[in-house]
Amino acid sequence: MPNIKLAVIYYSSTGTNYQLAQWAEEAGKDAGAEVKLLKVPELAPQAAIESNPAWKAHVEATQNVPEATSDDLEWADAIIFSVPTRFGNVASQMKQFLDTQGGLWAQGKLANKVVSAMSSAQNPHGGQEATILSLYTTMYHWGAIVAPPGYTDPVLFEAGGNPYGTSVSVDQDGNMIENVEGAVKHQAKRTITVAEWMKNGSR
Ligand SMILES: Cc1cc2nc3c(=O)[nH]c(=O)nc-3n(C[C@H](O)[C@H](O)[C@H](O)COP(=O)(O)O)c2cc1C
Repeated sequence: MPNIKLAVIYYSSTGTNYQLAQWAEEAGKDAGAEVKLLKVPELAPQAAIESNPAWKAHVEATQNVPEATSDDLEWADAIIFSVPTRFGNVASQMKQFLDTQGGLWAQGKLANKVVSAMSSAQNPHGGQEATILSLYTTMYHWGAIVAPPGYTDPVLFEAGGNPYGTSVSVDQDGNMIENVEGAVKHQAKRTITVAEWMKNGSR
């Protein structure tokens, strides 16, 4: 069984997607993968960050998390993205990261990566599905293999039942409303399994 290299790449202002990413990291390691947990670079002005105590605290708490680079994408067999919904779409910090991968794309180095995505929003129907699907559009252009959770495990039904990727809503204080830990872990394990199929199958 080849050792799968998993990059869990997230953006988070107030910690929700960091937590989702950490659960994916944990499940990836439990499944025997080599895992990197990486954040995309922050783009917001310092003044905006400082105007929100939760955002400022999160930036400080995660200052030692390494930033994702093109080399990490090239390294990875599988990639799990986690990103908050911004007006029903991918947060610009993640979009900027994706949009700076033209060099790798042109060399064909993003093709056949096994990918899966997660999201959060304030409202239960605040755009999580649209955000995940929007991110997957970029994946199709990469020639990546999208590995959605679908309804491949009963845990999905306990976590809001989003077949595109685990998603969660947060209350005014930033606490997650649904319990999605099991769904995240299932999604991470499944992503690694599909990556193993890809790696074995291409030998
Ligand atoms: C500019 C902006 C736009 C947002 N748009 C939406 C939205 O369309 N729907 C929604 O339910 N929540 C929206 N939110 C709330 C975020 O999705 C929520 O704070 C985020 O998912 C929390 O994730 P994080 O803790 O990882 O940053 C928005 C927040 C910001 C700052």
